[in-house]
Amino acid sequence: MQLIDGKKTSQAVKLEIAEEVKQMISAGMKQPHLAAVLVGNDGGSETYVAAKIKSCEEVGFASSLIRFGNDVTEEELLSAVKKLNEDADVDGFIVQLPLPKHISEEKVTEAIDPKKDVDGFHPQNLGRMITGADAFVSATPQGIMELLKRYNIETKGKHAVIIGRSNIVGRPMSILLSLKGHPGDATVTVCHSRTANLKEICLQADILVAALGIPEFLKADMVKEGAVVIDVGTTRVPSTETKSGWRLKGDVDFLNVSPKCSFITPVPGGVGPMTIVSLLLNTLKAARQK
Ligand SMILES: Nc1nc2c(c(=O)[nH]1)N[C@@H](CN(C=O)c1ccc(C(=O)N[C@@H](CCC(=O)O)C(=O)O)cc1)CN2
Repeated sequence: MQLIDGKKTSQAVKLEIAEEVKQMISAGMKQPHLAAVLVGNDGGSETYVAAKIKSCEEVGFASSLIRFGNDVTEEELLSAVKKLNEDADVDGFIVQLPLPKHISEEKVTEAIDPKKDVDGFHPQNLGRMITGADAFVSATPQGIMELLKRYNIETKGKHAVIIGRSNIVGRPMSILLSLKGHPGDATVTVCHSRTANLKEICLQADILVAALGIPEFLKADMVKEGAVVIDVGTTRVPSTETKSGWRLKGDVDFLNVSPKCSFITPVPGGVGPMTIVSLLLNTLKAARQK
């Protein structure tokens, strides 16, 4: 079994980005600028946005953070999005999800200028990605594709099973793996909460992507010997063993599944760090396109 080290890979990608930024600046271009909108004080969202801002500093990007309380109205948030769309200094921006229940994530996502949508969540980017056209691809699926590429994992002709059909991970992941090229050319099955015979389908998978958000859902008896397992889950579960009172759990029962795998991503240190570098790559692309 080989561990897919997302932390190490993300460091390598960050060095590549930092080098590109230096070249852009010496060619007279301005620093790429990523803005993040954070609503409320959800612990996970705070952590992820802080990590995004810190990563911007590491690679030489400018960054800005726009914060709102949980009581922000949809109108106020849409107006902030409009301002960012019009701000010539901002190359790309994200609105951290999830948003409070009284705000429509769909409306907010659709209000973002697709050219600045470095999360790749806008329907225009999703649509372009489906056709294989140039688009901003959402960060987590893009990060997984980068891991498959850098670890030389064969996907052509393989059966990939994705558990989860979210717009930000499961669905785009299924498209990317089925597109022509490497990594791609896979035969893909998307499973979800209504799938019958889930275990039997998982047992046929050469590549298994668990992205359903249920800690340790994927058990050893659902995994074929030699499969590649990608764990997208990052659920905070209560723990008496940590100072914070919680620990991170993936969607895979890592202890029992890993001995059966050819490759597996850990949690933490697998897909998560690649999500952040993919966002940086999209921001670099947005800055270049401008
Ligand atoms: N606007 C967005 N919102 C959300 C996205 C997104 O891509 N754009 N994805 C997730 C959260 N997310 C990024 O925002 C994210 C999740 C996990 C990690 C990560 O690095 N995880 C680490 C562990 C970090 C920890 O200790 O908690 C790991 O897995 O090693 C980064 C980003 C939902 N919202």
